[in-house]
Amino acid sequence: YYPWGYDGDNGPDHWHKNYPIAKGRHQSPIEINNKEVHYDPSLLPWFASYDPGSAKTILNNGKTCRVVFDDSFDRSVLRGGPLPGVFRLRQLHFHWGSSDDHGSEHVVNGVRYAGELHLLHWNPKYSNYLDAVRRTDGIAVLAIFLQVGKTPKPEMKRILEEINAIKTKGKEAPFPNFDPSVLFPKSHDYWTYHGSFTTPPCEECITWIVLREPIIVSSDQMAKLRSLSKNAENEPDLPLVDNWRPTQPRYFRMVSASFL
Ligand SMILES: CCN[C@H]1CN(CCOCC)S(=O)(=O)c2sc(S(N)(=O)=O)cc21
Ligand SMILES: [Zn+2]
Repeated sequence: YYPWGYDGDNGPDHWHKNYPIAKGRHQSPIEINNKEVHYDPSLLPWFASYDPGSAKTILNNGKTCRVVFDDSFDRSVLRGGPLPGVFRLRQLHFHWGSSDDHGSEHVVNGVRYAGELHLLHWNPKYSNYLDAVRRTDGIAVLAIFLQVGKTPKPEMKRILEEINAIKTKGKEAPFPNFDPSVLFPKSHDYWTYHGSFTTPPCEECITWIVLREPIIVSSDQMAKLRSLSKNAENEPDLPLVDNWRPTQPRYFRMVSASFL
């Protein structure tokens, strides 16, 4: 088992040695630049229908803070937009920096945000999630930028209050009754393109839906995320920060916009 990471000799430039697809032609994240984006008037609006009862636990896996949902049936789903049907919500997680001026994975017209929230969904036309991961239309990730500002979104508090219970790698806590759509920004405008996981195994199975409007978080809330540790309880403290992959070449991919 190859312990990939984000720094030094197990960082993003080395992932390809154990995950060759990391040097593929459909990798994520990417730079989204207005002059290269193509407005597609045929793109439909997307809709999330999430059941708060499907939220189960929140955990620190040493790489991010993740909330896991019951995806044993079409209980919490994302549909519309570029998607060919309903996709089941499986988990959400975050990427963030060591300071407020960077931390997002996608970069918009040169702008890096303080962080990025990913909601991962899989296509139930495949028998299970692991099968979906091997298909080009298997996974859909809704990405929402975190921007530091004065009037933070109160709904972020619920997640950040749990951080104290999952300080170190492997810690997990119950996280019942949560509908992540409370975190969504007002506008549903999005960019969409075909890409990959931004971490190993870097499979190119993701329809990315990147929201144009960031959600506002406070600097204290970002500091809360940075208070997580990537080590286990009885190991020396290693801050869990900068868990973002640099942008990858776009090659011949079209980035479509749902808005003019
Ligand atoms: C830390 C490992 N992160 C991975 C783990 N999984 C993928 C592997 O699945 C089993 C084959 S995942 O589906 O949970 C997932 S989604 C994203 S991202 N940043 O692209 O939204 C990364 C990852
Ligand atoms: Zn992610």
